[in-house]
Amino acid sequence: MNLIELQNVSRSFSGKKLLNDVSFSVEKGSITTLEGINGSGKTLILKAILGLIKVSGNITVNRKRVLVSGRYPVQAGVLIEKPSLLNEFSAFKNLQLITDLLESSDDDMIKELLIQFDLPIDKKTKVKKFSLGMKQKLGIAQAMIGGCELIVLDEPTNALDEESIAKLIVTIRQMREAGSTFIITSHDREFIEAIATRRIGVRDGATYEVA
Ligand SMILES: Nc1ncnc2c1ncn2[C@@H]1O[C@H](COP(=O)(O)OP(=O)(O)OP(=O)(O)O)[C@@H](O)[C@H]1O
Repeated sequence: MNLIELQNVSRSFSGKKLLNDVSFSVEKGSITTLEGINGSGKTLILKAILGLIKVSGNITVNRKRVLVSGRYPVQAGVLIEKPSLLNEFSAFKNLQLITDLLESSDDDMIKELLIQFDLPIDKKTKVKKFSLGMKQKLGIAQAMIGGCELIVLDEPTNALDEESIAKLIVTIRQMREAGSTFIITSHDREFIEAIATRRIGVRDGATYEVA
């Protein structure tokens, strides 16, 4: 069963086709990866799927049409470009703000995820003291904490060391087992090969299947 369907999705800017007739579907419970060179259109596809930009064509999530002005059809955990963190708060508090919003407050789950990503679990260390990689891991944790039906990660391995990438792979697999569907962009071939259940290539705003 498909969670997401894109049909003939296009977007132009100043006469240039940034997305060119993109059609593919994302199966429920899959880990779909998007790969391609800088500027090929990977992030725009994620933004289109999330209803963050206007496109022509049709996008449905859970069989409901995605509209920029509408309510998003499912709960989604998202990391696109840079993580949005509150620097004056701890990692714990940053995650708690999200679970409160999702009405799924579970402090044990927050602790578990922080431990899994080797991040401080205390409520005193402020995020402003974190390294780049620690901030990136907290951004990923923000997208994952609610165990949402859809989890979208844009270049999650950026700034991560090998050990952190290995832990990320384990966490993604666990969450997939628990029912989440993932769409992930990455330049990291080893990472893609380790996690993808389906690989989609992006070139000049168009998509193709990667064998
Ligand atoms: N808001 C915008 N207005 C105009 N052009 C845009 C906008 N956002 C992105 N683009 C252009 O669309 C193209 C695709 O951008 P996108 O961010 O999707 O690339 P990407 O594949 O994610 O690249 P990277 O690997 O560098 O993250 C690029 O040529 C970019 O300059």
